[in-house]
Order: sequence, then C-alpha cells, then structure tokens
Amino acid sequence: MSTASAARREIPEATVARLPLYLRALRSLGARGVEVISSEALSEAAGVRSTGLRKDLSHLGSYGVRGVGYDVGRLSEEISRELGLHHDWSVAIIGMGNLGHALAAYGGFATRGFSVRWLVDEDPAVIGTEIAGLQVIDFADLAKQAPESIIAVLATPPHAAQQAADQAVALGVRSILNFAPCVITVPDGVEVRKVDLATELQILAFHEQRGRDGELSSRHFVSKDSGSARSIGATKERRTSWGEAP
Ligand SMILES: NC(=O)c1ccc[n+]([C@@H]2O[C@H](COP(=O)([O-])OP(=O)(O)OC[C@H]3O[C@@H](n4cnc5c(N)ncnc54)[C@H](O)[C@@H]3O)[C@@H](O)[C@H]2O)c1
Repeated sequence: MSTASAARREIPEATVARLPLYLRALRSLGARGVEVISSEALSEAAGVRSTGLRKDLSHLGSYGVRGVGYDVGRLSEEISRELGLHHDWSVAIIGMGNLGHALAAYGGFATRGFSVRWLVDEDPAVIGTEIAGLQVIDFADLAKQAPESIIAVLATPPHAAQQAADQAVALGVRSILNFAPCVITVPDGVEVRKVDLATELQILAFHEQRGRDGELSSRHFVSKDSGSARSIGATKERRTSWGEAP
C-alpha cells in the first residue's frame, strides 16, 4: 500500500495511542537482535492484549505471517511511518519554570525524533537567559523564528495556559502538549494532548486502595492492627516469552 493511501486510512484513536507502545517494544527487541516476534510475545512486551494487538496492527495493514509472527524491523518502520516519525519534529516549550527546565534538559526527545528548538517565556527576567544551550525568547521572537509546523509544549501555570495556547495557535501551531492542570479550548483542527501525573497517581491510589481492601477482606484472619499484614499491591514480575537476547 502506498504512503498516500496509508495516510488516508482511518485508524481508531485508541489504536493510535497504543502504536507508541508497540514501537518502543519493537525498538527494544530490535536492539537486542530479535528479528521476528510472535503477536503474543509482542503484546506481552508492549503490555497490551494480543487480540487487541492483532486488531490494532490490522488497521496498518500488518497481519504478520501465520505461525511465524511479525518482522521486527519492518513493523517498526511501518509504525514509525504511520506516526509521522520519518522526519524530525520541532518543539517549542512554553513556560520556562521548573518543569520547562527539566523538559529542556531531557535528552530523550531528540532520540525519538523531536528537537526542542525554542524555549519561550513571558517573564523579562527569564527571557534572554540560556537553558540547556538555548536562549529563552518571547512569543514575538518565536513568531519570527519558528516555521509553520511545530509542536508546542505548555508548561505555564494553569491560569496562563489558555493565553499561551491562544498565542501558539495564532502562530499556526496545530499540536499542543499541555502539562498545565487545566482544560484549554482550541479551534477545530488543533490537537491537544494532556499529561497529568497527579491524575495518574490518583488512578494508582484508587487501585492501591481497591487492592488493599480486597487483601484485607480475603485475609480476614490477619488483624488490621496486628502489624503483620504484608505489603500489598506489588506488581507481578513480567517475563518475556522470547527469552534473553543473545
Ligand atoms: N503534568 C504534570 O504532571 C505536571 C507536573 C509538574 C508540573 N505541572 C504543571 O506545569 C506547569 C509549570 O509548573 P512549574 O513548576 O514549572 O511552574 P513555574 O511557576 O516554575 O514556571 C512557570 C513558567 O511559566 C511562565 N509563564 C507564565 N505565563 C506565561 C505565558 N503566558 N507565556 C509564557 N510563559 C509563561 C512563567 O514566567 C514561569 O517561568 C504548572 O501548570 C504545573 O501545575 C504539571
């Protein structure tokens, strides 16, 4: 199938969200010299059910070879292409406080095809300073320097996030990763993804609490205040079925 027709193919949002998990697992397998992988082993490596994985990959037109599995290199290529990772993306971080500093200093984006090229702030005391080898600029300079297609990472306080998003959108930004704990409104055609560690912690707390409640009720012979109950909620060690790489 041509790249153009692949680009037109509808892929469910839930599948798109899992593609990076498959890609990470495949790259790790490839780095360890694994050339072919069964759907079961790949699903385990990615932490996804194998039936879901087969369905997801069928959206890409990848069905693997029955009884053999998926070619690790080829599938990595297909997923990378589908995710648009065959060229570098330029990223602007907006809000250069604690989080902005940490994100700017993180080297892991570049190895995955995302170059942090602009650091933006509105505070005159911050503008002009150098962070991780880049000079912090304001929106006016971003407008002069940035090409059309950039991804904006919002790391402003929540009260400033909407204004910062509006300014980014006015510059033509169509992709925003929002770290601020608030909802931002954007016009049609602009994609917003949200990262919120506090929400993830709350979900973990929910499961931790459920696990503890279940443990306590099933282990009714252990007194709650005896101090003898084991720690609970530990995750089982995951084992890969393809064994260790040579
Ligand atoms: N998603 C997460 O898991 C997560 C984790 C930590 C922090 N946060 C959030 O990230 C944001 C930043 O946190 P922080 O500790 O770095 O804050 P901070 O106060 O240290 O830094 C915020 C920076 O944004 C700048 N700023 C404010 N308004 C701006 C605007 N309109 N345009 C450009 N820059 C602007 C400020 O000058 C400052 O440099 C907060 O919203 C915080 O809640 C999210």
